[in-house]
Amino acid sequence: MNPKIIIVDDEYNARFAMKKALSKEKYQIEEAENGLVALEKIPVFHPDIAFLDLNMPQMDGITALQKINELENPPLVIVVTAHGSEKIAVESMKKGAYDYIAKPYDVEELRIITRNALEKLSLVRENIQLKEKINLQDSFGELIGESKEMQSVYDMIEKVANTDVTVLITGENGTGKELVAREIHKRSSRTKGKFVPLNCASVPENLIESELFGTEKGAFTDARERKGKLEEANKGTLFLDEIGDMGLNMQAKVLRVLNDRIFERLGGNTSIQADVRFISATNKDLDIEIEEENFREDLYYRIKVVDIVMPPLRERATDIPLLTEHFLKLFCKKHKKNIEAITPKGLQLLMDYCWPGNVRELKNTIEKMVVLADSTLIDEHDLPENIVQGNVKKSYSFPSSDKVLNLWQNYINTNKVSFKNAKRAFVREFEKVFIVEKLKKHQGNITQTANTLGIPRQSLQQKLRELAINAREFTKEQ
Ligand SMILES: Nc1ncnc2c1ncn2[C@@H]1O[C@H](COP(=O)(O)OP(=O)(O)OP(=O)(O)O)[C@@H](O)[C@H]1O
Repeated sequence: MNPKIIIVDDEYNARFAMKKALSKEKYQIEEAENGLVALEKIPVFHPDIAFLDLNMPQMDGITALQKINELENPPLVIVVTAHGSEKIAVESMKKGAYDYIAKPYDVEELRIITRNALEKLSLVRENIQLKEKINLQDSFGELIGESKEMQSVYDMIEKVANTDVTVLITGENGTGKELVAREIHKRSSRTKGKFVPLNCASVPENLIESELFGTEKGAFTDARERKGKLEEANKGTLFLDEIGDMGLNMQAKVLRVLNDRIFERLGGNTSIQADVRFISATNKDLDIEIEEENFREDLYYRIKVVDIVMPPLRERATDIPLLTEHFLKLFCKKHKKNIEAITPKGLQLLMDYCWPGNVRELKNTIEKMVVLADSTLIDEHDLPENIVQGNVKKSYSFPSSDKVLNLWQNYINTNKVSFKNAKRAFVREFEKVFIVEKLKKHQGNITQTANTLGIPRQSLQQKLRELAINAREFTKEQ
């Protein structure tokens, strides 16, 4: 809808001149010859901006200004003063006017002031909407997002929370896998028990067994009696993060617990019941890991009775305004700063960026901006260089066939790369070229591309994540 403006001035010529000056833009314009008429028209016309002459008979401008601001959803008021009466203008701004313009004014100045006011208004409205949405969102705990991709994640959380099925959460780093696991636990009947995370990638292979199963005194030199994560998670949830990085030896032991629901501490022979719900997460494609014999197929089916796929942030850019607003609020509070909003241009740049580190990267970026910001509004100049630069379109360049052949020869002729890794590198290169070509052909449409490739849509999405290909870059308008 075109923006609406009301011009409140007792002089016909003044109203006419202003209307004419603004006629180049597509505004809907209403007139009022005094404050009383304006107060009748505003609740019906719902203007975005009111230009209010301060010098009017019947009701003076300052009184009219106060009464307008008492209305429900008042417009932004820009007072119009005579030259030399800037003092009154400043006074009126203290009383709630948004800005002022002095007569006679320059037409361009009038247009700029109008445009700025409208931009400010849309920002304010957008923020109100976002705040309302954030309040509505409380039901999904710390998880923010209302895109259809996140809606289906919420849907899955609700469905699995009150069952004891094992859940596998897959997705790139920073997409919120752990938050989802915590939310499932919070909503389950095990909520009184503990949520115990174990990062299988960060605990060294030789320690993971004692971490998980605990130890009996003397199990190895200096070993004390100690409960492991499995016992800690009794009647609760055990979250096996980065399970794709777990060694094969350990996988066999975890499989046994999943099957038999019993385990022993290291160095012990008493069987302990495992009353634990298992949720696992990984950023790896376990199908490939199985193919490469790095992951047990039987374990895979045990841990993924239900799988939840976390969408990368670039595929749900519509959630970025809400996430940004949420993190701004969070970090303003933490760092005692007062930042009202981010400009539309700044927000657009955030929405256009590809976010390889997903929500974690966005969160860190916003914290940094909040700490460094000097004003109450964050704009594009406050954004880190890599985000502004990152929006320069990436082009996918693949090695020429000669180069590929050379690479191939090098791989074969040197003994540095194992057969397994060389095969993997080539399969990836092949997949990348093939998939990008098909995406280009279907202008980034994932469903059509998946059909052409003869694989399910979800598998293609997983592949795109893994190969760091952004399908949006191949849409028609690019
Ligand atoms: N939807 C979301 N709403 C709010 N915050 C989120 C969301 N997703 C992720 N975050 C935040 O981003 C950070 C990373 O989230 P989390 O650790 O859950 O991701 P992850 O996928 O488990 O990452 P990794 O694979 O690296 O362990 C956390 O600080 C989390 O609070």
